[in-house]
Amino acid sequence: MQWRSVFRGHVRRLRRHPTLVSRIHSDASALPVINIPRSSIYELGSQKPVLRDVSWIVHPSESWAVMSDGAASSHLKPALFGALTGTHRISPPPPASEGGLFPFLGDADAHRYVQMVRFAHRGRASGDGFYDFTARYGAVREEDKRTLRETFFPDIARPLHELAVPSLVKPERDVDELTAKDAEKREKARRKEEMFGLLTEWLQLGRLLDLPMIALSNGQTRRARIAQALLSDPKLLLLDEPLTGLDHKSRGVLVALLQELKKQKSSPHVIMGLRAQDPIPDWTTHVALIKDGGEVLTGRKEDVFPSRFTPATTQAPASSRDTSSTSGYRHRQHGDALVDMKGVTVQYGPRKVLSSVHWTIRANSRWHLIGENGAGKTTLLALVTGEHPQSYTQSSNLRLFDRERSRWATPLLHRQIGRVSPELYNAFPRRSELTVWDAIGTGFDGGFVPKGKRRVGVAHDGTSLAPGSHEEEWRVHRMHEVMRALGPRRWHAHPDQMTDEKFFAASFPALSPGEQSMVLLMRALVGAPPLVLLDEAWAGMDRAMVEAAHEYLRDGGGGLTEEQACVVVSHWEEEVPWGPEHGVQRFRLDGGQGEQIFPTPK
Ligand SMILES: Nc1ncnc2c1ncn2[C@@H]1O[C@H](COP(=O)(O)OP(=O)(O)OP(=O)(O)O)[C@@H](O)[C@H]1O
Repeated sequence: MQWRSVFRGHVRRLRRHPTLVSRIHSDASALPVINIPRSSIYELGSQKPVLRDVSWIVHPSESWAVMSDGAASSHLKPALFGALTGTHRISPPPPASEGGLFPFLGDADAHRYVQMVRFAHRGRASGDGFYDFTARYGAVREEDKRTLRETFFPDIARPLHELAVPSLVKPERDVDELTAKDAEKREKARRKEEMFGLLTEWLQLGRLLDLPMIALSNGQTRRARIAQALLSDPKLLLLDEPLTGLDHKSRGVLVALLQELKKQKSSPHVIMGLRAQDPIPDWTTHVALIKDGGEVLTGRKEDVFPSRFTPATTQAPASSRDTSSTSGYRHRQHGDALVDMKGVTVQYGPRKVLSSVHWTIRANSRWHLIGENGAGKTTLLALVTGEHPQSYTQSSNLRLFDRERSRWATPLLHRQIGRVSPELYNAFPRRSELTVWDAIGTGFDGGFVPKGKRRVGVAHDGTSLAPGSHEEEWRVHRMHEVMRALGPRRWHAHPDQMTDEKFFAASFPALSPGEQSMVLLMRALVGAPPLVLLDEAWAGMDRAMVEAAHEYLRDGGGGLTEEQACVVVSHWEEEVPWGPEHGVQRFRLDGGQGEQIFPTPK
């Protein structure tokens, strides 16, 4: 595998590093990392347990993953992590006589040494209103100028200022003590710098350090957060879904890095949260599997998943579908060009992110857009949605729905495009009164504010829809149609309790991340727009949700029609709804260049 050679050198360097090896805590404490002998877990202030009779003891030599089994149980994974981070109550509490919840910490402060980093969504939005996620494409505003280095690593790579000149009036013993403390501090800073160097090299952050944070791609930001978390020197690091949004190579590098740290018995002890459909790294020894209903199975992975651990399924992520093969390829009859790029370029100063890209997206085409983190996929799609200011300067090279880009008012363009992206997920308003119906209904206008008496938007010219008009009835019909295909009856653990009507009335911000993703997918599809752009649409979704979405997006699933084109961006082959048998095509961005790599059938 290609990434193996990337990190082989890093592994050698890590092993050669005496300072890093020396910072590694000895295995002297064979005390458990986590000790929950048998307790239930509650939301704070609630008397009803979320998780029942949890027995979870983690020993230092083990590597654990936390997974949820079904649709509703994705709600429950945060509860298990919450028990460790103090957002949930454990009752009865782990006995103090056994060292409490984290026996290996002894008297050390759990708030300081137990850290949680979630990756399912970036959560950049502040407050409950909409924030402008397109800011990163334009001139960077003063408040967004903070670089990655300033934001995440402010105290590293700064000169060490402390002077080793003790005061002459100090008694000798104090001087010795001061010097020893000083030396310790310097040694700590030096080790942190070394670790910083290794992590930035390993996670390929070096050339990003002085870019504004806002300019980083999703995957780049996630890699930076992992480095930041490791550098903050926790003793127990909880990484929830760290592989989501990382490209294939970065996933391999991260899994190898964590394995290497584990082998070195280096701090911190890492526990990963994985989605049910994620591959389990080879070196994971144990799994806490959360079942619908709140039961938690804990044990060796082979015991928890007896059928899953055949040799073939323990391998690193592999494509379930061989898209390089043309056998069984279906030739789709494509329609008119909806998007026609003839040499589009995007440049920030001297830095060319896209360099003369040619790509035509026709009606009835199904695309998988690929490229490493930072390759320019989001940027390319922002040209298509008109959100990238450089889409204007590229207007003569960029025809959208048969007009030059500059001849489209951006809000009108948005009515032609249904889309989902991590940026949109984070930016979507989350006022408590916003219902699921409201959120989906904004899809007809492509906006973010519910409009119209029946909350299914307004007419194309901005006027209200005539009550009972064909258009209004069609929109209401579509609301129910997408809900039938993609709503709770398809993925909820208790569909009898969560009916479509109940779900429509639910508060959007109160939903789990996976449910919110599902609602935003419905929003993208409800208006049956000619072009559908699904950028990492499945983040946070359970297997049942992903399956329902895939079925809908395939021919015959009742979702996409021959008039529509759809582009999926995902780093996971398994997440693409179509295989060659459905006539999927691939477009790859690499080094600013675009190429169609799936063979066009003769
Ligand atoms: N204002 C800017 N100045 C310099 N570089 C920028 C700026 N904005 C974006 N970039 C760079 O453009 C590149 C493309 O980013 P983009 O978000 O399109 O990548 P991506 O392919 O979607 O990545 P990912 O898979 O991680 O989501 C990145 O390397 C990013 O750092």
